[in-house]
Amino acid sequence: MSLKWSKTLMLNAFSNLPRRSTICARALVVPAKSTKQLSNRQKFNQIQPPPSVFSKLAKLGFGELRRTGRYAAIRKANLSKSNEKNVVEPEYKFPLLAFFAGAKIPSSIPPESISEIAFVGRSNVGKSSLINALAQSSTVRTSDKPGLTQQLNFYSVGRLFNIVDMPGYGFAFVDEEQRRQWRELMETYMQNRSTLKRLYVVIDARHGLKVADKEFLTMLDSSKVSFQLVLTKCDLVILPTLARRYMLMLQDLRQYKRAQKDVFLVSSRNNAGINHLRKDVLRSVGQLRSEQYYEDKTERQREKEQKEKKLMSRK
Ligand SMILES: Nc1nc2c(ncn2[C@@H]2O[C@H](COP(=O)(O)OP(=O)(O)OP(=O)(O)O)[C@@H](O)[C@H]2O)c(=O)[nH]1
Ligand SMILES: [Mg+2]
Repeated sequence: MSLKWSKTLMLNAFSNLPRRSTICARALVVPAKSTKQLSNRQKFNQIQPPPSVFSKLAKLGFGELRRTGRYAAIRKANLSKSNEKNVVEPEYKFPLLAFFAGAKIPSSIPPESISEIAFVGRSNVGKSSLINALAQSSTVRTSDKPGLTQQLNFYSVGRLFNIVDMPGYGFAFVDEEQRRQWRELMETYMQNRSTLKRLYVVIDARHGLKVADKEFLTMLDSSKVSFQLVLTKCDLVILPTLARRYMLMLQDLRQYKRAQKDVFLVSSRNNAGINHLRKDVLRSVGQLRSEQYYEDKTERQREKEQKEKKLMSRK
């Protein structure tokens, strides 16, 4: 298909946007007839994310669509003023992160104690950076070379709960024996840890689900381990591509029984979406108070600020 033709298709697609659309994976499916001879990239470019997806991305802090006529309908629908970044950050702040154990073999995994969450994903996808972003720390070591984290690293979060950083899967850079050992270590941990409250599978937003990811998710499904997908490095993807990637992930998720139904979108670089994920972590480990608490508190804070302003203006 020529570039010109695909552009025309997109134009038509956006001008016919539904008025009120939900984030539904089915919305992305282009009729079978038209997709017959299309490459994967062409199919991807034909995905038509509804305005609600762009609105969600804007709220998370990934920016808004450029002011061109093509996206007029989407901008019009994107009326929401609220922004995820406006949520009172200190409420969800994690206590200090401290490393307390590392396990290279199953027998050195520390005994179960308080609730835990764990991060897993392909090598170099950004697991360790994500933990640092969540905890606003630089405790966890990161690298631009794959394969830095080579054991299960246990971090205590103010003794409220633990975070576990795992080695990457895919393991193209290590030998077969090492690969087998890491797989055994990770599977033993994930399948037997009763204190593991949430397993976050981290995916690079530039690539989406790769073969190694699909194999890993299938293994989780057959081992009856629930998981939550997180798309990271979202700052490296332009907005329309990110919206399409999100839609495609929602569709892919439908084949896994143990997957949580939504996907988190984050960037450890600019912190977009991090607060949203922080809330999910706190909720999973039973450390998040009711929504009411935060709403009331925000309201009280606003009133206090207004009173202070009034007092200042009188002076
Ligand atoms: N732009 C951008 N870069 C990121 C982001 N997250 C991580 N990176 C970079 O990606 C590289 C890998 O990050 P790590 O956090 O070490 O990745 P990892 O998944 O822990 O890697 P292994 O421990 O080797 O499995 C580093 O150079 C990070 O700076 C992100 O959200 N945006
Ligand atoms: Mg790492």
